[in-house]
Amino acid sequence: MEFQKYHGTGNDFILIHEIPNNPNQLAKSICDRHFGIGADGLIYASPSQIADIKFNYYNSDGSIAPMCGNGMRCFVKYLKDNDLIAKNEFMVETLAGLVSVCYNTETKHIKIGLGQPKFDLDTPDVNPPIKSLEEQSIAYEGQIIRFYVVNLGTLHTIVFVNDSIDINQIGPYLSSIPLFPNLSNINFVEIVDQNILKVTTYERGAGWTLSCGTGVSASAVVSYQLKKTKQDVNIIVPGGKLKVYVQKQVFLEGPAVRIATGDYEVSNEKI
Ligand SMILES: N[C@H](CCC[C@H](N)C(=O)O)C(=O)O
Repeated sequence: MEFQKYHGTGNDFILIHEIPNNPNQLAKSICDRHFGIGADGLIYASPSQIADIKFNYYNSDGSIAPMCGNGMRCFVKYLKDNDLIAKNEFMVETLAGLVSVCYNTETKHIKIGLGQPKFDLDTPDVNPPIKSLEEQSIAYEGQIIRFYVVNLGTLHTIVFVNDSIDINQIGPYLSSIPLFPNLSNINFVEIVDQNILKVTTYERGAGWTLSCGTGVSASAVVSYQLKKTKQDVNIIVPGGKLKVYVQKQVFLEGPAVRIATGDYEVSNEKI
């Protein structure tokens, strides 16, 4: 099976040209970093009735996700690299709704429109429902962890960090508390100044990643809403730098790089 591997600020993905019969299983095997090629997720295109093309995303644990910001940038670069679409601005169908994309031929950066954040969360993903952007808290190891919850493409939890918390323990714990029956992506945010955030993310379905596109965008939205930052912010992640514009809708802009092209031996099961 032909594949191409991309990364967006260190969040890496396998892109395949065909529509797999069992995407959940394929994602688990092809994304395995020892028995497979290795990546945070699997992406493939399919036809759309409502947009130019449809974006399909699966985490490395095989779970499906409605949207992936870094993955969307890599998807656009893949489409352009392989001459699968002529336009540089087009619409993409996702399970989270329509996403506008714009490929800059000069900088090779991609800007995507993530729509508006949802703070009224009465969905199967949040129980009991959260009705607005209000501080949540939970006790953990004698500490109180304070956080906010927002849906921007997918479900995100925002924790403003200080020196006293150990994010390595708290990330996995907070991701799977009863409030999140289907887990949550956990973003640990450091406010550098009104224009710069540092974000580290523990992702549902992938664990710690070097970057989370919808996560940094959700972090920028909550920081702006809480008057901690301006509308347009630079975000430093372990895998690089991204830009988020909090306008009527939220835009994420950044690079996407093809790492490799190859052939995956599908028959290789774990021996
Ligand atoms: N793990 C996420 C999907 C990938 C999000 C992230 N890689 C991004 O760039 O937005 C979820 O299951 O909701």
